[in-house]
Amino acid sequence: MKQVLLIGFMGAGKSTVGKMLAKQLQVDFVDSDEVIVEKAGMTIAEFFEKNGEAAFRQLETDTLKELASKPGIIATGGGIVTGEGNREALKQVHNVVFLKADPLVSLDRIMNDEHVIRPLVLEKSSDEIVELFTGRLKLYEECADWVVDTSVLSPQEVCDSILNQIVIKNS
Ligand SMILES: Nc1ncnc2c1ncn2[C@@H]1O[C@H](COP(=O)(O)OP(=O)(O)OP(=O)(O)O)[C@@H](O)[C@H]1O
Ligand SMILES: O=C(O)C1=C[C@@H](O)[C@@H](O)[C@H](O)C1
Ligand SMILES: [Mg+2]
Repeated sequence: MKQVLLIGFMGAGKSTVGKMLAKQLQVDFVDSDEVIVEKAGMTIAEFFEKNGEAAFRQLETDTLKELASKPGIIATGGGIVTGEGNREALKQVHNVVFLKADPLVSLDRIMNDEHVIRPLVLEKSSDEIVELFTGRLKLYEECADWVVDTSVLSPQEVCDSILNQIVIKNS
């Protein structure tokens, strides 16, 4: 197993599970959102406020290009699949895991996460969040090699599910 790349909606657990998985496998972990924060020298919410979403998507695409061939565990941002070129790049990567969660479960997790402000969630109703998720669902599915539904699993259980799948794939 050279790399595992995690995709999925905000709050699905990509960053949380990615870190755990890397620790358990003793491989490198990189989170495209964190790389963007470092490059931009500001939080994602500040970046959206200052430069808008289109500029964020460009930076995200550039970052994916840099990270896609990196060995280890890669967590992506929730909107990575919205770019057609990004989807083409993701299809070249082995072991793309779609962490899927019920959008209302995701919303609940996001609301209880005081560490990160997600600009696309601010001022959106729960119906609008469900709509955003529904619009993206087929894009995540299109890019994924396999899916783990995280709605009722703990982060450790999600991690174990991915580890089991890696063992199956490599046997
Ligand atoms: N399986 C889970 N069960 C319960 N809570 C979870 C689970 N996975 C993640 N969380 C919690 O949900 C919040 C968001 O998780 P995380 O940041 O990992 O999501 P993400 O998929 O990386 O989202 P984003 O796309 O915004 O980066 C965190 O507070 C995290 O602790
Ligand atoms: O779903 C999205 O579009 C986003 C998800 C986050 O990971 C960040 O990349 C940013 O807040 C946008
Ligand atoms: Mg994340």
